Amino acid sequence: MNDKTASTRTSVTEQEALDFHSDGRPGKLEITPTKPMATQRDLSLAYSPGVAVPVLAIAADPAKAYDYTTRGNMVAVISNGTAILGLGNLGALASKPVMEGKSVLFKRFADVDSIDLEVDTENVDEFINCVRYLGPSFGGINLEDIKAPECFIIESRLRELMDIPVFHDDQHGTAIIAAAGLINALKLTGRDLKTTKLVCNGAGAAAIACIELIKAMGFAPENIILCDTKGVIYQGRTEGMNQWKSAHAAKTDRRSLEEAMNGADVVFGLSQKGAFTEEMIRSMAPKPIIFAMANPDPEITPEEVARIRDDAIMATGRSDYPNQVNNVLGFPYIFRGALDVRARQINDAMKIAAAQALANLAREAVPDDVAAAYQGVRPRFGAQYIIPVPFDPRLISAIPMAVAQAAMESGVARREITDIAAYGRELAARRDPIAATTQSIYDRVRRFPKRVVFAEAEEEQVMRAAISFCNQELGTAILLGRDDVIRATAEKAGIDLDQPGIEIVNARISKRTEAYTDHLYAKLQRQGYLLRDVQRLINNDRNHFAATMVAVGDADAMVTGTTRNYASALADVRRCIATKPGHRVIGVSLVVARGRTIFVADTAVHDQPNAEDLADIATEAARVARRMGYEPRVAMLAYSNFGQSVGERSERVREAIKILDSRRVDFEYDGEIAADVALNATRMEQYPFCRLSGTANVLVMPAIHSASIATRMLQELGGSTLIGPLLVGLDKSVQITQMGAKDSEIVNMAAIAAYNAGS
Ligand SMILES: NC(=O)C1=CN([C@@H]2O[C@H](COP(=O)(O)OP(=O)(O)OC[C@H]3O[C@@H](n4cnc5c(N)ncnc54)[C@H](OP(=O)(O)O)[C@@H]3O)[C@@H](O)[C@H]2O)C=CC1
Ligand SMILES: CC(=O)C(=O)O
Ligand SMILES: [Mg+2]
Repeated sequence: MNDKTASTRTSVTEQEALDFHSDGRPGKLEITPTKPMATQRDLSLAYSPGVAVPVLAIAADPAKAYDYTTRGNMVAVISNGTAILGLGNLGALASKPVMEGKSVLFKRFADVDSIDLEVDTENVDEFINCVRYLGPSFGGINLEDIKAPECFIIESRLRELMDIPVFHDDQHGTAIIAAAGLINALKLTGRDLKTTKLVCNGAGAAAIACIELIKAMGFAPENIILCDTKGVIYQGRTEGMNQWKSAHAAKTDRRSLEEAMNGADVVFGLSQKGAFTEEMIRSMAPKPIIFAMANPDPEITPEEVARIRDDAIMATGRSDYPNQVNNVLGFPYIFRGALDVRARQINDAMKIAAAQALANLAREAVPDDVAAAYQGVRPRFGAQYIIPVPFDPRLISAIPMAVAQAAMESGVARREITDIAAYGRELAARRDPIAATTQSIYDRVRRFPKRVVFAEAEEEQVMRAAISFCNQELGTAILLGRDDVIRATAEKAGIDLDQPGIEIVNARISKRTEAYTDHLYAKLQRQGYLLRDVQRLINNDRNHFAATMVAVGDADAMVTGTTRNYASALADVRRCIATKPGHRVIGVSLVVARGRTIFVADTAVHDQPNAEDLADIATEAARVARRMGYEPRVAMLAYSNFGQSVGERSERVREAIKILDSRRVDFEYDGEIAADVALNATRMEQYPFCRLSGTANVLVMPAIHSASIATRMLQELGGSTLIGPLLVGLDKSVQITQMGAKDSEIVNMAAIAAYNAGS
């Protein structure tokens, strides 16, 4: 295996994948309490004696477990590692990264709490016995990466034994998504479900479930051929058979996959990397539908198919190609809907409802607030868009609603949702748009790649960031520094710089030095700088060289800051690049915590802003929020609320409100207001006259020290993720990282810099 996780796309290296998992706290999950645990009283309530009260309540009425414990929102992801993705049987322990990943996706996409459990046995009875007694802990069981045929026995026995949904994701999750994609691909190619000929390569967990679901939806059984490692599963075959394969054995004289695919309309790959050859694809019917769903590498890549056919609809299980047919589109939302009605099981009606909802979504026009999740372009139903992307913010409402409705109609719900529209709004509130936003930043940059100069390229982490920037196809990375030093450091660190998209520029011997000096001298000559001062800046200081490079258009954007403190890096940059007309240069930090994303400004530039500055900061920060897909609700923060204090600091904020009033700005704002009131709906109710229509998502801080202290405390003590400060308002695109930033932080900043450089 080379140092990439895929032969065709090179989005992440093996080292990046390992670093990602080991960085900070190893793994991808932690458990945090939801109740305060600070005082003797808290302890008495959470534990003995208080805890006895819910114990007795649940003993008297088991349904109360949903009110007093995590059960109703908690799913276990359980595997024995016998079919880890398409990697095979690598054991329970090796499956843990995938299972942690599934748990994280549950949380990220559908706000379902989840824990991974790896059960170290291949014995079916032992496995069942282990899981069946865990029922009281969970609202649902998501079985994962358990190989066929054992998975069929395990799932069906557990379904009988447990009164909560038991769902083998590789079977039903995959089947639901593949069925949704198939419905749309058939529609696009004008085919009828009843006459279409389909070959499925793979006859394991995913394949059997896919075939069963599409048959249940009306696909003609005689038009389906299933293949496995021994070739076609035909009636009468004895080798490598089991009862689940036999149930789908075809009456055919075709024997090999090659023969089966000849003339087929549709092929599903649920087998292994590289199982389809170009010849097989060439022999398919016109407008073939090819779902190569093996992970992490498909049976055939879209590039290989494109080389030989221009009439195919192509899908894979991967996120870095169009049409990702992957169960990530299903399991978080299906469980969300099932949990919300306390379903006893996930039945066929719920699965078909989920597939239909997913298929319908791809056919709907994409509204503005959704377009951001789609690579900066509004996708139109067609060969490149048969299924929504996992970041589509509509999924969290559409799929659980359909699933919950179907559960209620089919009689497996233990709780009725009477106001389904209100339920839809509740679901929408669970989504955290930051994921879609950051994804859309990356996707947009991929569509309009940029030349980004990395000003401190002699540093190892900067080089790594630059390589990652190129590998992710975000553009060209210009490494600024001494060629020999960069190469020596790279060699020592085992970094290969000889790859497309990497360019090294040595300021000392650059042919552009004179042009940059002239440019900067013209800008600075009336600010007390002599020509020789400017020559020194350009020759000796990489920030000045890089910023001028961007100023004259030799690069689109710049990233710096790892080796110098923020203020001095900013001063360097501002010497070379002017403020954008009509704007104010400020720093905006994004705090992501507990599913909320809050913009905080100004975290970088204005030390003690006056009222006019605060009004400008509010306007600039509102622009940033809007650009990232949020409708701004700006709170002008102070330590008091609406005139409670007569102090100068609060007075200044009140004055800023008056300035915004006089400017008739096009966003919501109010103040002066304290942070707890701005962020807490109940506290805000004490001020019914407050003009904000909901809790604030943009906080304008009264001064830089409060901004800096608050954001850093949140990061360190509150477990928040802090992005930024993002530098905005400059005429050219520059981002400054925190000193000592890691490669992942630098590459994020480079992506944001490239994004801000426009299309
Ligand atoms: N995109 C998605 O959402 C999902 C994709 N998958 C992918 O589907 C694949 C199978 O997973 P799963 O069903 O869980 O695993 P199983 O172990 O249950 O089944 C694997 C099946 O693939 C067959 N197979 C393996 N290699 C070949 C080959 N070269 N040619 C033909 N058949 C082959 C096996 O044949 P035999 O019976 O002869 O051993 C077996 O029937 C994996 O690559 C997995 O990543 C799975 C779930 C979701
Ligand atoms: C996606 C998935 O679950 C698999 O490939 O196994
Ligand atoms: Mg799986």
